[in-house]
Amino acid sequence: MGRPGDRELKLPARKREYDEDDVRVRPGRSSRPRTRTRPKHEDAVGALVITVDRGRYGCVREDSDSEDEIVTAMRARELGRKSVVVGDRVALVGDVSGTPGALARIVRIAERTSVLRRTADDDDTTPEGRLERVVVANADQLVIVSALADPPPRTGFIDRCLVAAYDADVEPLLCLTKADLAGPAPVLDYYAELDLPYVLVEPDSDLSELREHLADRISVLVGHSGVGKSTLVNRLVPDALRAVGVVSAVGKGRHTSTSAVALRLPRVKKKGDPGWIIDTPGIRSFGLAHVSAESLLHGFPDLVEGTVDCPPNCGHTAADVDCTLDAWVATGKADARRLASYRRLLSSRAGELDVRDQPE
Ligand SMILES: Nc1nc2c(ncn2[C@@H]2O[C@H](COP(=O)(O)OP(=O)(O)OP(=O)(O)O)[C@@H](O)[C@H]2O)c(=O)[nH]1
Ligand SMILES: [Zn+2]
Repeated sequence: MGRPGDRELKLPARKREYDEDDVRVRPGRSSRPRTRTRPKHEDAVGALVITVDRGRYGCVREDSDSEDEIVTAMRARELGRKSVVVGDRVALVGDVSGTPGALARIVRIAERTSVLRRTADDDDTTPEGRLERVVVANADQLVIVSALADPPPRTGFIDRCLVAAYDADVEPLLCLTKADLAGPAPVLDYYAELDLPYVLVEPDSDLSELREHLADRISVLVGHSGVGKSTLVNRLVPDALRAVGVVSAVGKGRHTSTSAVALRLPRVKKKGDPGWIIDTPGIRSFGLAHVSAESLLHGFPDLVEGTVDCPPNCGHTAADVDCTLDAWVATGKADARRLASYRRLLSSRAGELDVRDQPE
């Protein structure tokens, strides 16, 4: 079994906190009693959060030898209102044994290397529901799963995911499924300017190329209903159902309220860490309200050059009459569908609230 994922799971080294033992105190100068201040929870163990379900967090210890030993934890009061999401690296105290009924406490959350926010459309009837909440932390890669047919590829969706990936500093990977039904040329042609890595998947196809992309890192899978994402997850992690079964037992009920779940990829080669995938059932796409018009452009490198002569602070929308993007496209420098997609994303952000605008 070994210890796959160990490398990924390492928490950043804890900063040494100085206490009075580090200072030579000249005796006799003060009558003030010395208090020993020690770093809190020195004995805490590092873990990766793999499920979140109604206030209960399924964690895998970084020192775990077992593939499926899940420690259930709750937040310690000292965390305040900080959210804990799938992918978070946390410090656990209390009963970290993982035996049934045991409950640990999360006392620290490591600084996140990346965050992905869900689209704020789950509940747009309340200001709270319109907030873009962080759903996944510390992902290294976003795997955008799109079918080549049945359902047809939706480049608008892929574009949105690309922008989210570039904004979060997460590497995108295009995973084109149902390659047995249609060829990838139209999609690849649309992204010709982007140098976008991709893999093709069809039933019984060899997944080793995809596994190589997934090795040694944490990848988030996102895709529309029907594109074959569940099929793919079950092929990548043949015992995913069992893993999720364990999780529901932990959550004591339905698993459907969980918005993301991390699954350890099986070890297929002797060497190296096969990595983790985070499946995101129920997450339709990622929120972009916090992304500026200029940053949105990072998902459209083929349009960037077309904006250099725009007036200062140009919003690049169709309503910005002096925007030079229209001319850029009209003269054939970029695909009109790309500009249309960029502008759809620009306008889709209107009405979404940036979670960071909200008082904590
Ligand atoms: N032809 C073909 N069909 C596939 C392929 N992958 C999956 N399917 C079929 O596509 C349908 C949808 O697959 P799912 O894996 O359920 O799709 P999903 O993306 O998980 O969709 P939801 O479960 O609705 O989220 C199923 O009938 C699969 O058998 C493929 O590579 N080629
Ligand atoms: Zn412009």
